[in-house]
Amino acid sequence: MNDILLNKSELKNNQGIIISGSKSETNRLLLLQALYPNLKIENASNSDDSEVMKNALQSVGKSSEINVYHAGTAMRFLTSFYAIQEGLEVVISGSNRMHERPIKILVDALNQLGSDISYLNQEGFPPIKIIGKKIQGNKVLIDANVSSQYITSLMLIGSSLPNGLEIQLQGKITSIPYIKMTLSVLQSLGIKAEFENNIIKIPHTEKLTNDTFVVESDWSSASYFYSLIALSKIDTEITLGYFKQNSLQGDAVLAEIYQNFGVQTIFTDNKIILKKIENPSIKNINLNLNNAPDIAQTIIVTCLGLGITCNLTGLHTLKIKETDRLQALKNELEKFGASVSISADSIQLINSVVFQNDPIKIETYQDHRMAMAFAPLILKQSLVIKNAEVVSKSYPDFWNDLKLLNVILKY
Ligand SMILES: O=C(O)C1=C[C@@H](OP(=O)(O)O)[C@@H](O)[C@H](O)C1
Ligand SMILES: C=C(OP(=O)(O)O)C(=O)O
Repeated sequence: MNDILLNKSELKNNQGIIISGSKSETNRLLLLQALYPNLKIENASNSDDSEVMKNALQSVGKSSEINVYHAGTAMRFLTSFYAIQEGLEVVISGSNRMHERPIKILVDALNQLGSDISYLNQEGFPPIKIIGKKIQGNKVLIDANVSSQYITSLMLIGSSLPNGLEIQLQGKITSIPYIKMTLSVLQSLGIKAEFENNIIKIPHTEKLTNDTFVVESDWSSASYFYSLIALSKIDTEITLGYFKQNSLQGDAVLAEIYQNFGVQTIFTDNKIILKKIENPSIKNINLNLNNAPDIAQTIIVTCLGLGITCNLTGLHTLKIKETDRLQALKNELEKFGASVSISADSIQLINSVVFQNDPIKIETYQDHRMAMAFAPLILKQSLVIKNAEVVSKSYPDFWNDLKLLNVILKY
């Protein structure tokens, strides 16, 4: 597919965009399904990251090498899974970027419990070699400030360990809604997990009492439609399925955040209607996005489009995601004439910009969210999105769904 030219467009109302299941919920459930084969998953994600996870789990015992490409959750969740596969030996590797994404905190925690995991290249980073063993340990201390995925990874195997698992979190907990999502998924399947005062307790559980899970659609994917509506004319509306008001996904906070940008969310049976109801009166917004790091890119681009300055904080994890997202955002936002300053955990959009006639080229840095976060600016000016196929990491149908809204794309 490579580059896509997007001509400046005006959005057409649409009542039927169906986003596939949350990749976060799906990848948790796929792992649990490998441990509890009766589990049935409905509305699973069609993302590459979930395909990677599914394929890796289907090749257990058949292949001694697993490549997870760019999928952070697959890398982290499979590490714990393989650590408890007695008698199996496996190497997990990924893309070049994956080999720069740290995993030491998780490996140390698992080895503390009795696992046998070692590094093949650089200490602390994939690729890793795992020799599966029976783990007898049932208490572990882990640093919670770098990635919640390490904690989820441990939580997902906890109920399969002979003595269950008690995880004590130390330091400031990052991306906490993802830990709560894991907790809720476990509880809803009948695993009596608890999370109180920085301690997570997961009892050994033989059998799930509820064995069907319906995955809600992906709120992070919905964020791009929030941005499109925020940048549209008053009364423009889009209906998205399948979403609910009591979501397990922290990114559902979008409904609240986008009120600041004149977007109303109406919850119907199992869908949401996003409607532009007014032009925002605010000129500046400050948000701490520690609980919702994946929507930072969407929000700052919306602010650029609306001429609102912003200061987004709580974002230290952005530097170790698919790319250094803070640097990537600064590079691309400045192409529009904005001034942007970044620190180790924040990004500030300082001025508004004047849109131009010539298309601006957006580099995507092998990061799906760079491509999708910038796309809504086509309501302001033409764009070229480089390596547009990156979107398939989380949302393979993204460009097709944009076409449903009257956006004109040329490959
Ligand atoms: O558990 C999950 O499904 C995720 C947790 C978050 O990662 P961090 O905890 O590393 O911030 C998030 O950014 C990622 O997209 C998905
Ligand atoms: C950070 C992300 O994914 P992961 O860490 O699972 O690669 C993401 O989807 O934005």
